[in-house]
Amino acid sequence: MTVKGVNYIIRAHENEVKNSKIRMGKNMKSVIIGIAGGTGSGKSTFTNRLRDEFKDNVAVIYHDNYYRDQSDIPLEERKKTNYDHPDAMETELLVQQLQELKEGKSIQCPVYDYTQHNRSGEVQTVEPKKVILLEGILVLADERLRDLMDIKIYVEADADERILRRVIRDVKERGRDIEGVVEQYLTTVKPMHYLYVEPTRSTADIVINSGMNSTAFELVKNTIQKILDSEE
Ligand SMILES: Nc1ncnc2c1ncn2[C@@H]1O[C@H](COP(=O)(O)OP(=O)(O)O)[C@@H](O)[C@H]1O
Ligand SMILES: O=c1ccn([C@@H]2O[C@H](COP(=O)(O)O)[C@@H](O)[C@H]2O)c(=O)[nH]1
Repeated sequence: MTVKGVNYIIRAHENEVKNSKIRMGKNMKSVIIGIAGGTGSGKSTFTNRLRDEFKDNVAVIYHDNYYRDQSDIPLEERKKTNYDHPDAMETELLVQQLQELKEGKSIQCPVYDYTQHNRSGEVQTVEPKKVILLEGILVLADERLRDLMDIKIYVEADADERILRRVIRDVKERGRDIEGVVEQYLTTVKPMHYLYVEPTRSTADIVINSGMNSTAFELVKNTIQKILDSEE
């Protein structure tokens, strides 16, 4: 099963007791940082670098985990779903859970299985933290999510580089074949990108060229450190 963030959550859970200092205090305000960008742009790479840097001091939420449950649809049909349209996501649940995190409550986040095109049935506990990273292709496309964010980031990369990376990743990690990736890219991923993802670039506070951009990483890292160090 390929699951974004699950290792992090397990580690976060194990360290929870040890790290009581990093729990959110009752009156502490949490800062939500949205990290958007097209498929293969390097969003997860950038997000996971921050997660590795700050470990349990930040909560990380992947919008992909909120793809709708499709247990009532056979796998062959699930393969045909348009996963790049905002309606494919249960964003209403994400909005509700982000509000709960902001109120200092822990949440039970769904866990998605890309190989099955479906929720895995598992959930992961996410504890409230002062900084919440929210990653996904469409996180800037939803006004409710944008309104909850304090900092909006868009990771950019050329379309040819993105699709090349996606082919390799989807074959290696998400149980796909090359023909399937190309077919999906041309029929849904590419048109939805230009309809729903790319237009959100203009809503971002910061546009980053590549998820491996060290200068951008240092700037965002320093900003997060300041937030974590502040008394508020
Ligand atoms: N700047 C880069 N140069 C080369 N490979 C990259 C770069 N950024 C990301 N990758 C690789 O491309 C793949 C997709 O990156 P990922 O961060 O998962 O993209 P996204 O989350 O935006 O879909 C991963 O295998 C990652 O290691
Ligand atoms: O069941 C699924 C769910 C999603 N996808 C594709 O995933 C990408 C989003 O993930 P990235 O890590 O940002 O690439 C999206 O483009 C969907 O097409 C899928 O193929 N199957």
